[in-house]
Amino acid sequence: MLIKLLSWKKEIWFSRVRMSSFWWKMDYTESTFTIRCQRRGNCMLSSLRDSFRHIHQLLQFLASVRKTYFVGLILFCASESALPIVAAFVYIDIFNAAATSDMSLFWRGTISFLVALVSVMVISTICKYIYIMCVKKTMASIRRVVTDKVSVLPCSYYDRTHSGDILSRMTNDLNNIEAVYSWHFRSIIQTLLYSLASISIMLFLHWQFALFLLGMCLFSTFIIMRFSQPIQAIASAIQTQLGQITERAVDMLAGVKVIKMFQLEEKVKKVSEEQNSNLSKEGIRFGVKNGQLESWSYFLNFMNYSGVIAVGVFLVLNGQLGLGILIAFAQLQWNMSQSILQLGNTVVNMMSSLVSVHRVKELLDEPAEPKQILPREAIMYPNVGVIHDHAASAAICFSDVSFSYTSKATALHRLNFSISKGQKAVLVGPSGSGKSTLFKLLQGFYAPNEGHIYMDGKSIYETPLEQWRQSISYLSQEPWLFSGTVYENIACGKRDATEDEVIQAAKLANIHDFIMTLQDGYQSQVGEKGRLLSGGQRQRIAISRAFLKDAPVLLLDEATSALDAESEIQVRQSLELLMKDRATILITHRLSVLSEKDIIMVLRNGRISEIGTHQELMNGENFYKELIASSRAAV
Ligand SMILES: Nc1ncnc2c1ncn2[C@@H]1O[C@H](COP(=O)(O)OP(=O)(O)OP(=O)(O)O)[C@@H](O)[C@H]1O
Repeated sequence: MLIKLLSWKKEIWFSRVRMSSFWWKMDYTESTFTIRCQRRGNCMLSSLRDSFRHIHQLLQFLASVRKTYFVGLILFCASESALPIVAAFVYIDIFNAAATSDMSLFWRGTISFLVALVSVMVISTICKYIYIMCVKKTMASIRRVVTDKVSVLPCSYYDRTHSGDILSRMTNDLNNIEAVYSWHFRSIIQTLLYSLASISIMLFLHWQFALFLLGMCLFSTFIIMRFSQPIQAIASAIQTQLGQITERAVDMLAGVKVIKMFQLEEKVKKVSEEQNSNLSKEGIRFGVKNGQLESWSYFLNFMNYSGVIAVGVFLVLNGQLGLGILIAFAQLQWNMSQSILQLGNTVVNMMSSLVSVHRVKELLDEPAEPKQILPREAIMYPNVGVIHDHAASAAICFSDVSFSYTSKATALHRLNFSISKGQKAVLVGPSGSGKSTLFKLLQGFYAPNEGHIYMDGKSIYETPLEQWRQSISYLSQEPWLFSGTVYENIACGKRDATEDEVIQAAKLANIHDFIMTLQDGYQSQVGEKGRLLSGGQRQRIAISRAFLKDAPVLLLDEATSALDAESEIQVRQSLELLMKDRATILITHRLSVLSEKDIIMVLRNGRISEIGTHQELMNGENFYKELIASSRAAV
C-alpha cells in the first residue's frame, strides 16, 4: 500500500513536471549526459549541446575580431570588477584606521580608492570602445551575410516562407544576437571574474567564513535557476508571437487596398487584437514570473547579507575576525550575490537569444539558388549537350518539358514548342493551366523535372543562370519599381548604362516627354513601388528598362490588362516597338486582342492542347473555340 502510495505521488510529481512548458530530462544513454529542454511551438533549442553549438556559431561570427573583442571585453569586465574589490580592501583600512585612530591607514585607503576609481574609469572607457567596435563590425558583417543570402535564395524558399518571417529574422533576431555580444557575454564574464576574485580574497582573509558564504551563494543560485526556467519558455513564446505579428503587419501593409475595398478592417482588427492580447498575456505571465524571481532574489540577498552580518558579528565578538574584515566580507558578499542572482536572469535571456542564433543560422544554411540549373536526374539526360535541329534554330525551344511543384500534382506535362526570332506566341488557357509556371521555368526560377529548354540553341543546363536571364526581359501586369528616382529605375535595366542610353530607352518607351514635365525630371522620386506614378507611367518605365536591357527574348504577363484604354494604347505602341525582332511570349486572358499573325498556344491542365494561328485553330473543333466563345459571352 505504502509503495503504491509512493509511486502514485511520484507519478503526480512527474506529470506536474511534464505539464510545465519545459521539462528537463536527464538522459544517460550511451554514457552521455544531455539535458534536453522541450517546448511547445517551433524553433526551440533541443539540447544543451545545441546551445553550445550556437555559442560556437556566435564565436565564429566574430571571425577576425574575436581576439580583440575578448581582450576588450575581459579587460572591461576585470576593470569593472576590480573596483568593488579595491573598495573592500579600502574598508579594511578605513575601519581599522577608525578602530586604531591611525590616520596613515585612512589616507592609504582613501588615496588607493581614488587612484583605482580614476584608473577604472579610463581603462573601462577604452576597453568598452574596443569591444563595442568589434560588436558593431560583427553585426554589420552578419547583416551583410544575411542580406546576401536572402538575395540568392531560390524561389521555392519564398514560396514556402512568409516574408514577415524572413523580415523578423533580419531584424528581431539580429537585434537579439547583438544583445548577446553586447550584454549577455559581458554579464557572464563579469560575474565569473568578480566571483572568482571575491572567493579567492575571502578564502585568503578567512577561509572558514568564506566557505560558509560560498555555501549560501550556491544555495541561492540553485533556487534562482529553478525560478528562471519558466521565464525562458515564456521569452521564446513572446519571440514567436512577435514574429507572427510582423508577418501580419507585412500582410496588412501589402494588402491595404484589398482590406479597404472588402471592408476587412474589422476582421484585421480582430486578428490583430487577438494577437496583441496573446502577446500581452504572455507579457503578463513573463512579468509575474519575473516578479517572483525578483522577489526571491531580494529575499535571498537579504537573507545572505543578514547571515553574513550575524555570523560575522559573532566571530568578531569571539575575537576570530577583525571589524574591517567583516565589512570587507559584507561588501564582497553583497556584490557577489547580486551578480550571481543577476547571472540567472542573464543566462535565461541568453538562452532565449540563442533561439535567434538558431533562426539566423537556419536562414544562412538554406541552400542558395545554384549558379546554373542542373538536370533533376542526370541519368535521364545522357545527351544534355546534344541539340536537336529545331532547338538550334529557334530563339526559344521547349523539348518534352514536364514540371511539378510537389510530388502530388504535375503542373506542366511534356511541353514541346519552339518560337523563332521576331515571332510572337500567345499563351492562353484557363486559370491554373500552367501559364505562369511556364514563364517561371523559362526564367530559370525552377528546374524542369524532365526535358530541355533551349534559348538561341543553348541548353538551360549548360548556361549559367546569370547569362541565361540576361537574355530575357519580363514585364508583368504590376511592374515593380524600386523606391528611388526615375533615372535609377530605368538605369537598373543595364549595368553601367550611360545617361544617353537611359534617355534613349525612355524615348523609345514613349515616357521621356512625361519625365521632362516632372519637377526634377529624371531625378524625380517615384515613391514606394512607384506609387507617385500612374499604372501606365509605371509600365512605360518598366518598358524603358526592357529597351535598355535589349534582351532577345521578351515575356509579357498581362502587361496591359491593368491599364485604362488610353494608357493601354500608349503602352501597346511602346510594346510593339519593343517586340520587334525579338521572340515574344505573351500571356493574356483577353482573346479579343490577338492578331492574325500570332502563334497561339492553348494550355489546358498543364498540357499544350492546341497550337497554331487564330485562323488555323478556328477551323477545327477544339478547346480554343470554347475559350473564344466563353470570352465573347463574358464581353
Ligand atoms: N509555388 C507553387 N507551389 C505549388 N503549386 C503551385 C505554385 N504555383 C502555382 N502552383 C500550382 O500550379 C498550377 C499552375 O499554376 P499557374 O500559376 O502556372 O497557373 P496560370 O495558368 O498562370 O493561372 P492564372 O491564369 O490564374 O494566373 C496551379 O494548379 C497552381 O495551383
